[in-house]
Amino acid sequence: MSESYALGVDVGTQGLKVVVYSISTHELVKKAGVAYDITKTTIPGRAEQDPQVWISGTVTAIAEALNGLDRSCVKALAVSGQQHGLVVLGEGDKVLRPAKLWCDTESAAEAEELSAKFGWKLVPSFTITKLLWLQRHEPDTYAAVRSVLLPHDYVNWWLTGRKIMELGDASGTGVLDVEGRRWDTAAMDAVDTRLRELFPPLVDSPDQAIGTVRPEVAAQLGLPPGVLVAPGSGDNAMSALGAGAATDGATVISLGTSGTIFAKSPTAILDPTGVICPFCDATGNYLPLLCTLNCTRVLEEVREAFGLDHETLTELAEADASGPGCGGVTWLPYLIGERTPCWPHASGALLGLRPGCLRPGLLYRAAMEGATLSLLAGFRSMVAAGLRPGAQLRLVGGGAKNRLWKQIVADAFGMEVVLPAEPDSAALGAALQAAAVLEGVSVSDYVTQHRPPMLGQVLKPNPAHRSAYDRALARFEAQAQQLFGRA
Ligand SMILES: Nc1ncnc2c1ncn2[C@@H]1O[C@H](COP(=O)(O)OP(=O)(O)O)[C@@H](O)[C@H]1O
Ligand SMILES: O=P(O)(O)OC[C@H](O)CO
Repeated sequence: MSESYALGVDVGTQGLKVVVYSISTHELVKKAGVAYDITKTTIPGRAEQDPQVWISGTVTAIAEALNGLDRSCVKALAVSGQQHGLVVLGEGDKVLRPAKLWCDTESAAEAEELSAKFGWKLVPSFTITKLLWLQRHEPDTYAAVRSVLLPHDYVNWWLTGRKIMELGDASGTGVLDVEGRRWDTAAMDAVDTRLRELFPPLVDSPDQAIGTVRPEVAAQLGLPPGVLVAPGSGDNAMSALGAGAATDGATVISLGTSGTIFAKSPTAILDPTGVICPFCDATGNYLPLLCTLNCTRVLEEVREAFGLDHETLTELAEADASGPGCGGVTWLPYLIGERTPCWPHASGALLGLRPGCLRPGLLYRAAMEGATLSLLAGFRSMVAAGLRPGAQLRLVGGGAKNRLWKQIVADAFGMEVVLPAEPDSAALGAALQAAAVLEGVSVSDYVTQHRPPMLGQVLKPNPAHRSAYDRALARFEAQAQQLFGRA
C-alpha cells in the first residue's frame, strides 16, 4: 500500500507544532516545532501577537517536519489553534492590528457590560468582548474591519483562501448559540448589527474538508497539489481528539500556556456563572471546559529568574526539603490576572515566605503547586456544577512532560493520571481529523477505530501526601479570596 500522510498543525500561544501522521500505519512519523512568545509590552493586561508569526511558524515547522520524508505523500492537513483570539482584517484582507489573544484582559470592563446584557458571565477571553473593546478604544480601526477571524481560521484562510469558522472554536467568540449550533445574531446585534457581516459563515459539518491548499501556498510549503484542508478547531477540541477523550469521555487536563480541564458531553452545559465554558467539540458533541490563564508561564518565570532549565529545576525541586505543600509557601499564580475565578486585575503573590526559602527548587515546586491548585479549585466547581469525572485524569500539554508535575497533579487531585503517548495532543488531534476527512469517515468513527495510544504507566496518587495537599488547597483558596475576591 502506498504511504499517505496527514499533517496536524497546532498554533499554540508559546509555539507552533506540526506532526506527520501515517494514514497507512496509523502512527506518528515525525514532529517539529518552533517557539515564539506573546509580543512584549508594558501595557497592563495586553497580550497580542502578529498573525504573521503563525504563518512563518507554519512554514518553518512544516519544512522541518517533512525534512527527509517524501512530501508527495502529504494528502491532508488540519489546523488547531489557541482559542478566542481576535484577528481583524480590513479592505484587501489586510491584517489591521496585532491579534488580541485569549489571555489579553484589556476588555475586562466590556466583558462585565456584555455579561449583564447576555445574562451569563463572559470573561475577557471571549472574542466579542475584544471587539467591543476595539470599537471603544480604537474606533478608526474598528470602522475599517471587514472580517473577524480566530487564530486557526486565519491560518485556514491563508491556506485555502476561504473565511469560515467551525463550531468548536466559534464557541469561544461568545456569539455562538451553542445549543442551536448557529450564530446568535441577537447577541451580535447587541454590540453592532454590522457583526452579522463581519463573522464568516459556519461549516456545515465537522467531517468535511473546507478546501485545498492554494497553489502558491503549496509551493511555499513544498506540498503537492490538492492537499485537503480539514476544518480544524480550537486547540482544546483538537486535544480531546488527540488524547482519545472525544470518544471515551475521559477527563483531560492540559498543562499549556493555559491550564484547561475538559470532558466530552452529549449535551451543552450552560453555566451562567461562567466557570464552565459551554463549548462544542469537533465531533458534533460538546466539550464543557474550564480554563485558567496562568499555567506553564508561572514555571517559566522561575526558569528565567534563575537561568536554569526545566530538568535542573525539577531535580532541585525533588531534592528540596519543603515537599508537598511547600512548607506553607503559596504561589497565587495570577501573573496576568485570572479568568477562573474572573479576576482580570489580580496579580501573582508569593505568601508564607520564611528566611532562606527563596530557593530555586522550592519556588519551582511552588509554581507547579500554584498552577495545579488553581485548576483544582476550578475542578471542584465543575464537579459541583454536575461534571461526573471517572477515577482517572488524562494529562497532556507541555507541562505533562514534567515527571514531578505529573505526580503533583495525581496527588493534589487524588486521582490516577494516565498519559497519552503523544503529549502534544492538539497537533495529533488535528492530524487525526485531517486523516478522517481524507478517508471520508466521520471524525468520531475515525478516532474510535484508531484510538491514540496511552503510555503503559498509570501514576497513582500517594495517600501520604493527601492531607498536605488538602491543607495547601484550603490555604490557597482562603488567601486568594482574601486578596482578590472582592465583591
Ligand atoms: N519539562 C517541562 N517542565 C515544565 N514545563 C515544561 C516542560 N517542557 C515544556 N514545558 C512548558 O510547556 C510549555 C509549552 O506547552 P504547550 O502545551 O506546548 O503550550 P502552548 O500550546 O500554549 O504553546 C513551554 O512553554 C514550557 O513552559
Ligand atoms: O496556548 P494554549 O494551548 O494554552 O491555548 C490557549 C487556549 O486555547 C485558551 O483556551
